[in-house]
Amino acid sequence: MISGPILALDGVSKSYGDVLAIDDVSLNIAVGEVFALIGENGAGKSTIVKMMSGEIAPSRGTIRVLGEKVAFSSPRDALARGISVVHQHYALVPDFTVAENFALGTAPLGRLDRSALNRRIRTLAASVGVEIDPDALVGSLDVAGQQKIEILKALAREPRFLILDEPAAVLSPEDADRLFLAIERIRRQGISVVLVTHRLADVFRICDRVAVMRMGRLVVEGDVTNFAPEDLISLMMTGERGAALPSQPCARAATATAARGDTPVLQVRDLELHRANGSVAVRSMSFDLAAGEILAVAGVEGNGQTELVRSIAGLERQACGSIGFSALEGELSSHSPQALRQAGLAHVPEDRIHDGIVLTQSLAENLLLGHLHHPAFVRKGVIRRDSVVRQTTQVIQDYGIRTTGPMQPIGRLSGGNQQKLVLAREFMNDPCLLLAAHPSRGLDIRTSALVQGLLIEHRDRGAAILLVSADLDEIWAIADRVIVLSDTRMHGPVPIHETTRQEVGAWMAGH
Ligand SMILES: Nc1ncnc2c1ncn2[C@@H]1O[C@H](COP(=O)(O)OP(=O)(O)OP(=O)(O)O)[C@@H](O)[C@H]1O
Repeated sequence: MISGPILALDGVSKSYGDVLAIDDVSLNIAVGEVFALIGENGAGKSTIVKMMSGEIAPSRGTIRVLGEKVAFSSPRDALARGISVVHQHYALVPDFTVAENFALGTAPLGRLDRSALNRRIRTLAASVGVEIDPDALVGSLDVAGQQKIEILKALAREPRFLILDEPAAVLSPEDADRLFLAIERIRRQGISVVLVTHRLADVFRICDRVAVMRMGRLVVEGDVTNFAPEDLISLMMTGERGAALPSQPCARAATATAARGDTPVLQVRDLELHRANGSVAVRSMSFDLAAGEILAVAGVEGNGQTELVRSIAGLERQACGSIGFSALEGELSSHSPQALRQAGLAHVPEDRIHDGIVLTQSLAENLLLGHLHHPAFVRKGVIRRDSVVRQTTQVIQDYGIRTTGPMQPIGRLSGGNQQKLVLAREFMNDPCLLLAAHPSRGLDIRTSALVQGLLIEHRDRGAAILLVSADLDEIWAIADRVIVLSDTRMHGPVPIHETTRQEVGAWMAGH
């Protein structure tokens, strides 16, 4: 029987040059508990996780596993002590089967004993109450299926301690329910779980204890039952319980003023979209998007949302059908992405790291991306550095970006703070067509509200907005109509007030 914490941080700090990312944090995590780590963007959650999992070393302080002081020099060291992580970005090979992916990194080198491997996967899956087909191709699985493989891979390493980094953010409500049942079973096996999340509902639903981080410091740690949701919001935002909080924009109230146009800004007809591996993602999709409306595309990720947005952004070509953009003559795919941008299309991409930013460049340079034709920034082919820096400083202030300044490389910012800069850049210049793929994913509550308020504002000044989101709360808060992509089919479009979350949830689940 183990007494005392399985993992303890003792006065741990982490500096990056002059930036003190973590400041003297002490935490104890007990055996078999589910522990929530929460805080606003840039609060230090990922840095704590990276220290627990051996990715980085603390600058000061001690980490103990089962009372013994450890100094991890790599994730392999942490793994040897029973610490496993499931990251937000999965490292799976789409052309391999589930079993082959599972074998990568978990099976000994040499010939694969496929039937033994399949048995092992099924046994592990059954132990946490999930189903999985070991022979399925990973490329054919949706995001929930891929997450299952990552969790099973982590469990195959027989951890004592499992860290899940925002696991529910990408899931449909039904898949999130299944994930929470699996976590409950993992806990019953005596494994401790750390859950990093921005979703307070998940904290109250599944976690025993919670730690609130703010600006690199631990604000409070305690039993979840000691807190109400408003306490945690207040602690995350101000560091105090019961503080008067800034009021959130009331998204729906603005609907009545929406300047809805008659001619569609975007006209999609009989569209067929293929995935990178050639399989059909969506068959025969048609819809119009008017000025002054937000059309939400709901659905479990991997059902064609990525291909839809990339086709409209001019980044890939549809297999069949047509897309018309009212700002330009002819078929949209006959224009370059630059021409589309200049005509008023903006794009908040789903994959920020690949399509949204250049990690090694500064915030100012990243803000400039896509605005190189703008007279405020470039005159006679010369970049007006002062003006770019001034605008970036304003954006940092408006969006509350946690950074050392406009010249800091964006790769040094937390994920949520990088996303804020992308949003600011895409909202600049008042686009007439805005493609927003998961705009508030990874953002804290305050910034999600800010982003939703901005989407409403742009809709009300007449922008046409295509909002891809797996978050039904967000869709119900701001969208006018919704379509669901599931199993190569499109359901809707239907006005939000003519449907229910149950109906949309059922479509998402493929019913
Ligand atoms: N490599 C780095 N160099 C400099 N500063 C860094 C680096 N990595 C993180 N930081 C800083 O450390 C602080 C904490 O970042 P961290 O990623 O831990 O926040 P987070 O709570 O996980 O945020 P989010 O919710 O946005 O993911 C931020 O201010 C960030 O800018």
